[in-house]
Amino acid sequence: MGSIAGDDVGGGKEERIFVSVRVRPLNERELERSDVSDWECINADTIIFKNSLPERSMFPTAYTFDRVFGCESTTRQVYEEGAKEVAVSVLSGINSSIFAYGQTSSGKTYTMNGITEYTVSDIYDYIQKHQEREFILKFSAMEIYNEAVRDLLSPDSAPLRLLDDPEKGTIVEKLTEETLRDQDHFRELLSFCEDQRQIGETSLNEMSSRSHQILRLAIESSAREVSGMGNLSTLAATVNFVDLAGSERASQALTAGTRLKEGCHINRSLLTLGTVIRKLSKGRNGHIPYRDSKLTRILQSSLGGNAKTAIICTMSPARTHIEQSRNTLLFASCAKEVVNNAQVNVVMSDKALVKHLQRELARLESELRCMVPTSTSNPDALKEKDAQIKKMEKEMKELMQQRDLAQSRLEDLLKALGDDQGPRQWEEPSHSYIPRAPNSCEDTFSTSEPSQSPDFRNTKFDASSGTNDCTEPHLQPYNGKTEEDHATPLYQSASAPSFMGQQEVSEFTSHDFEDHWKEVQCIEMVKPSMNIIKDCNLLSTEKSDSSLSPSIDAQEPANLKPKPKEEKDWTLEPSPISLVKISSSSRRQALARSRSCRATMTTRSSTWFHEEEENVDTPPSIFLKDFPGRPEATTRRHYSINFGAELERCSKDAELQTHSRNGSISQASEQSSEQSSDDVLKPQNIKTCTDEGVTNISNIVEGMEEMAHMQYQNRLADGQEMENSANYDVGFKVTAKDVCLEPTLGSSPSPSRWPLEFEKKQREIVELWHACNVSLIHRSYFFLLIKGDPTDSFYIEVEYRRLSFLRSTSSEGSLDKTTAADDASFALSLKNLRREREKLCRGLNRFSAAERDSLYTKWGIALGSKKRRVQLSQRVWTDTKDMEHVRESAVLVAEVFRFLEPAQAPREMFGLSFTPQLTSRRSFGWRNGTSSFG
Ligand SMILES: Nc1ncnc2c1ncn2[C@@H]1O[C@H](COP(=O)(O)OP(=O)(O)OP(=O)(O)O)[C@@H](O)[C@H]1O
Repeated sequence: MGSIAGDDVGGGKEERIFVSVRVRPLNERELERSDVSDWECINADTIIFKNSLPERSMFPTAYTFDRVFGCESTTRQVYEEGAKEVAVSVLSGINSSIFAYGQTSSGKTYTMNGITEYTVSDIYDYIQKHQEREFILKFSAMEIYNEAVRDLLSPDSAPLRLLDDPEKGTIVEKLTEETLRDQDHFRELLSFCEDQRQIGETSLNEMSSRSHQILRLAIESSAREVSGMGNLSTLAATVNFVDLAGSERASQALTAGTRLKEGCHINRSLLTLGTVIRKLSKGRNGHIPYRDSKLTRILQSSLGGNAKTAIICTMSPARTHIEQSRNTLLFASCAKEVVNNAQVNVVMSDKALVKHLQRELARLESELRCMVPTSTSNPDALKEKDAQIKKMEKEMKELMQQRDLAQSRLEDLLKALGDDQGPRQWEEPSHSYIPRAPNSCEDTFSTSEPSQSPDFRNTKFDASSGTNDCTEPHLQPYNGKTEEDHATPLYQSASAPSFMGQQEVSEFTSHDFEDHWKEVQCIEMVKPSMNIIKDCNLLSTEKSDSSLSPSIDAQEPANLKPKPKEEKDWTLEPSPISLVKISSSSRRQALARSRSCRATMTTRSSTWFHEEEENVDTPPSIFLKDFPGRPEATTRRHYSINFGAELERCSKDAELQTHSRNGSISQASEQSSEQSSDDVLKPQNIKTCTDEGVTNISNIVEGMEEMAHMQYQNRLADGQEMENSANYDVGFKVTAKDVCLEPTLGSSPSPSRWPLEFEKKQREIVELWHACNVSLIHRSYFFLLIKGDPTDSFYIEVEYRRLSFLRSTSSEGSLDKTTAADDASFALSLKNLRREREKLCRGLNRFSAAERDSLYTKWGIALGSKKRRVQLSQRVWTDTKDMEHVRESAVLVAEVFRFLEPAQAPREMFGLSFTPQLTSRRSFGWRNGTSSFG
């Protein structure tokens, strides 16, 4: 205490109410009745009760406060040490209040008058010393008498209302507020207030103040000149000088009548004040009853709120007032525990706000002027940023496309998952996945070239000497007619052999289809069907070296005339028989070879794409244009690929799985174990399998191999390889590029673009499948297996090129009309496709009636219509635009023909090895790694 706050704006911190006690001297009345003083201020902050009467021993004798003033202390001293710091904080924008609390005639008014005068005097001194700031002082005065608020600056004694303001708190409505001109003006007003205050005589005080008086001085200060942001603010605060009415009990004041009523009201406000102080002394927990009295309501901010507060408790030292003095000290003890949180009140006036906004606007305009030259002074930087923006926009667009694609796929997967888990369990394969190695049956397709293997074809039919007793449910599902089958006599006939050449096609009738199919079945039954499993397994597990050793020729049909080694090696590639072995090998060695192949493809893929940019001619065009000596049969084989053979193989699979479910698998195993590899490779087995035709996968591999070979021949023709022929003797690694299998994408698809490329290529492949009458099984298998993994790019590219080649050659043939064989081959593929749909129709019998009904509904086939199975079989794989239709078709075909789980199938089945070994200039074979076919 003792110094006026400077320019530094303080506040915002918690501090306790400053409590001091002032003991007045004994007055004349007290001296007249020989009253004694029992209180003594032993130091600046402690007051003790000197009397040691036994009945007073239970009370404390010492009280400590922030400051105690004895009877010798002057009001100036009380002000300086007990009120000044709080009072003048109003100059710093901090609200403050000075209370005088005590019983009547204890000296409250005497003390508060002095405090008020000194404060105002100091305030004006401060103003005088700080001419740089502009101060506005406004004075108001009120009293609370009988719980009514009166304006002491107004002669009208009408009570004033209290209002709640959201910003200012409780305000007194219509309270007069005088702006002080100077200190004399203040004194005049103060004098006026004294005249207005309710005064009455009590037994203790002839001039007793019968009300609570509040003198309020509001001070606003702001800098006279705007020199900075800090000076734009206006500090606004008020200081209250509160002279409370006497705190004594009415009875003790010996009052009656009017005085008694006053006492009740006075005590009400004082009682509330005591309650508020007591509650606040224990913390701000719970409800603080400010609103219980006008006094506490008006002075709420000074009691535990945004204000500094000092309470001067006055007391008489007389022994006769011991009770009131103790009560005063108890009140003071509670008050000193109350914590306020005074803050600096900064108000921005409209004028100051306008100035501030103008200044801020000028600053922003200045920054803008600085920024514009900076951004335009460096066009290169702008261009660079534009390029970055475009690049990022492009990347963002790609990412969004990928996101959309992924989302679409996710929806498809979810839909498929939902389908699988729902009542449509018919979509799920009813058998577990049995890894099935390619069997010899699949290898016979390529032997169907009549011009190349007439003997073999004859051998095949010679073997059809068995009976047709050996029916198998899946192969001959037409055991009983259903309503759906009334008009399907065609389905009773079996498939036409897929190995037929063009001449046979022209002669083949539907009856022949059935007959030949039965022949095939009988051939199979000559050796129990389990032998086929054994054949397949043995073939699949055989080492390629042994299976492809030259001795295999000895196991081929006897009518396949052995050839000289050199001749045999040469014919390994172009002759149908040789291709059978190659194809078989390519599948049998799927894992071993494909891994190496895959690794090669994977690591070289980008290189291929890159090199493709430099290679203008795509492989097919090069091949067609430059390859001079391609055998016609080989050419024909390209576009007469018999995909229908897969149907037979799958039918066999179904048969095998049926046996497996019937427990026959153990028998098969036993028989298999009893079989030697020689048995497996007996001619009749090969014949039987030859009847089955080659798989689509083998076709793929075969096609690629042919392309590779022809590319090689092309090089030979160009003499490019002649000089390096010696290298071929030791093994020549033909890369994908060597066989012109670079993707035709034109450029290496970036990982980010691959999903889009895949989808585009997939759609094109679907179109090509349709245009080329590709087997439904092949389509389904490929579609379900190749799902867009980046490593699938090779398979996608191979398939696309193969199909493109097929379509282009077919188109050429039809346009030139040079060969009737072209038309016949096309007709054959169409017929095979039709036969495949017939098989599919019969295969639908594997479903229960309810499942079929569900299928019909799903495929939009009226349940009441006829030939529903026919309708369904004719409907699948017909819409090449709707990928959902394509997917559903693939799933249905896979289910009917009981594919192995595509997801678990090795993708390498669509791969091939580009490892030919040229044993001589005239012959070369394909090898997997170090395994030679030659
Ligand atoms: N410290 C003091 N020194 C000398 N005289 C004092 C002192 N305090 C009070 N007095 C005298 O005591 C008398 C009563 O004082 P005062 O009116 O201030 O008491 P009060 O507490 O305001 O009483 P009430 O509540 O009845 O108004 C006055 O005549 C005053 O001059």
